[in-house]
Amino acid sequence: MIGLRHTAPIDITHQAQQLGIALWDTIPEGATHILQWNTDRLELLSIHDKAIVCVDFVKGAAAHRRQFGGGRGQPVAKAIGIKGEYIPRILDATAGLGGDAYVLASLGCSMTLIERTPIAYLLLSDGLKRAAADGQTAEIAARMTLHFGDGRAWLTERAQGLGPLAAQEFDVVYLDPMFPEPGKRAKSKKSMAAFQTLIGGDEDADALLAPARLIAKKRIIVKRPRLAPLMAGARPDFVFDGESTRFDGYLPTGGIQKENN
Ligand SMILES: C[S@@+](CC[C@H](N)C(=O)[O-])C[C@H]1O[C@@H](n2cnc3c(N)ncnc32)[C@H](O)[C@@H]1O
Repeated sequence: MIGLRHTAPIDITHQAQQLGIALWDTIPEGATHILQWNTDRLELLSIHDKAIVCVDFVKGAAAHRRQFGGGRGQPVAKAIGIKGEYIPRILDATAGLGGDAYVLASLGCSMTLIERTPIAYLLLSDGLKRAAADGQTAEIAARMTLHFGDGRAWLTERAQGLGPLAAQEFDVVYLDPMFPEPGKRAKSKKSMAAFQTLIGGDEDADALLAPARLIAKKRIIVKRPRLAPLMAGARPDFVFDGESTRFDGYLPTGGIQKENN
């Protein structure tokens, strides 16, 4: 059971209410997680092990990665196919806490993000607001647009030329759903493991691939734990292997443009 502590700023409280998140003055019995405002940020506290998750693109790991992260040489950038003047427009249909999207936006990609879990959406939108207000990260945050919704529905509508993304073109669709079996997920910190448990496995993830292949102009990239089975059992057209992660690449079936990156 999860709720927002009633001390958060009014805009966040309002957003949380619209997303159906409970508002708590006192923490009820049986609560497992609390969303709470801490000085200048929204964070998720796991009551059981006190692990905290928040999205911070300005300091800490994100700042380090911005400075020393390996630029276009890092596996996610290679998989996406950033090369020379070509900087793709990307639809990330499983945004999560926006880590991958931020890396790609910091390499110049324009990122449209969709997240369906209210908690992840709230944490990410709070992180993006702080990034937009900081001189070091404002330009990167300006390349990231977050929407609340179901990626499959948005992709399907877009494939029919309908919905909120009807007027947008995407070179790449990026998919990184939560892998259902915890034992096979990539290793993560205690705080992230608590977050993953809260979100659960995305059992319906296979359904994202077909509509993604209809709308991407160049490629679809699916991030998986290295030994995980293929999404929807579909054999990729190319693969980038990392240490614990694999990026499976698929070509579009929309028949609009051929792969050339
Ligand atoms: C493994 S996380 C993504 C992590 C992200 N790539 C990052 O770097 O932070 C998977 C996220 O995808 C979201 N998700 C899964 N299926 C989705 C769907 N059909 N529509 C929108 N979001 C979805 C889950 O709620 C979860 O937050």
